[in-house]
Amino acid sequence: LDNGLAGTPPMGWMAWERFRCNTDCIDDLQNCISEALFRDMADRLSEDGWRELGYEYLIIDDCWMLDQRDKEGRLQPDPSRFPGGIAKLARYVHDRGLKLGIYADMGSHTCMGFPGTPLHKIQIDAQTFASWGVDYLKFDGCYSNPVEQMLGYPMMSAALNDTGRPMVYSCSWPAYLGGLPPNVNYSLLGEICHLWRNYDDIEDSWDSVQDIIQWFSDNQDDLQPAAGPGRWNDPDMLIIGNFGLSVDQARSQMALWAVMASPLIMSNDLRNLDPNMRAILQNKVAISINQDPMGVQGRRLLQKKSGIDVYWRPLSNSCSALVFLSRRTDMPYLYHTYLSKLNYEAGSYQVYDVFSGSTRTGLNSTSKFSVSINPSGVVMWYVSPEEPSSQTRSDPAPHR
Ligand SMILES: OC[C@@H]1[C@H](O)[C@H](O)[C@@H](O)CN1C(=S)Nc1ccc(F)cc1
Repeated sequence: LDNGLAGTPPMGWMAWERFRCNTDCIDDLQNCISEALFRDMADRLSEDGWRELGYEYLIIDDCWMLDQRDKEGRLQPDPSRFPGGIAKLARYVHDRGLKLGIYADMGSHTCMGFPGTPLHKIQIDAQTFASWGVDYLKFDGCYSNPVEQMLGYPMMSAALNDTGRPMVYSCSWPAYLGGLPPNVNYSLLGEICHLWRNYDDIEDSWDSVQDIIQWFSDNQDDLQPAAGPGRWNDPDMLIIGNFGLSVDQARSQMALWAVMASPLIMSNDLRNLDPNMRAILQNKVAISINQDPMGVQGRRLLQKKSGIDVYWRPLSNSCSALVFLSRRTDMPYLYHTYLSKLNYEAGSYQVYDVFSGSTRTGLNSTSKFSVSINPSGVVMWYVSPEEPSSQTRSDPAPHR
């Protein structure tokens, strides 16, 4: 959606994967969906360097609402869990240089059974969110049918625009239609939404991350061309820092989300983050690859029988990102190749290893190299040509 927002993939934090629909603020005050939780995360984002790295959207997910609309027919937060109301929380967030996101559902109810936004409530809900100072809407698709969705998602886009408040619009629509053409029209999506969920919900496991990577790669011919500034595929939240991933697997999610130009929306407890996991999420080169201004989504180049997959993303200034991913589960694998085998133009290159921080200069496109990749891990390179670059390009022609 070209309204000046989300020129690069949105970055931030979202409650759902880590905190789910925990509404028990009596016995679990630290982890229940409440204004206190979001104030805590706003404090962490603004005090621990996250905002400066680009993590700016703090996004409320399902389960924030009271189970009834108010007497004017407006959605309202649960008053025991959000006693100050959403507008006050938005001010708290804005005062810390951050932006606030909220969740609603195109349908009779949200996925967890709270009040939904049926077609005749789209206008009033958009106005309510704008009046609260909300900057981002995640619009889910539970409890609606394809016809209502076909009407509702464009209607909400227009309603948000009519408020006059710029808001990022995240659509779950394609995920409810199987994510692929002909049921999904990606050029229409690109006109009405800034980002969209294409596939199943992420869970806190390497299996889930691998399944998502597999689906996005197997379907890249349909998905990759759909992405660009203001229009992003959304493979779901970063689960780095929770319980299901090793450090290698966490690097793999960060590397693949960087190459796929995915939103970098964490769902974890920023109040209690393992330093190795924080280092991965705050890796400046991985973030800059993800946020490259050209906004060209990367692709899987190769799938080796050895279980090594190679991904490539064109970047500004004739640079590129290369990711070697090991789907093996047994042991580190020594992968031998050379850049012209990966479709690089003849010449010499500088290579920066994103997670080790080491640099290698003068790598000629015909000189063999080996990389050792840990099981379910990655090696990620930022590659820059050493001689002055020619035109930047992102087609299948040889890369720079
Ligand atoms: O309730 C909200 C929750 C999160 O927002 C996810 O990101 C959305 O994709 C939807 N969602 C959930 S749990 N959806 C859902 C997941 C599985 C299921 F059997 C029925 C509904």
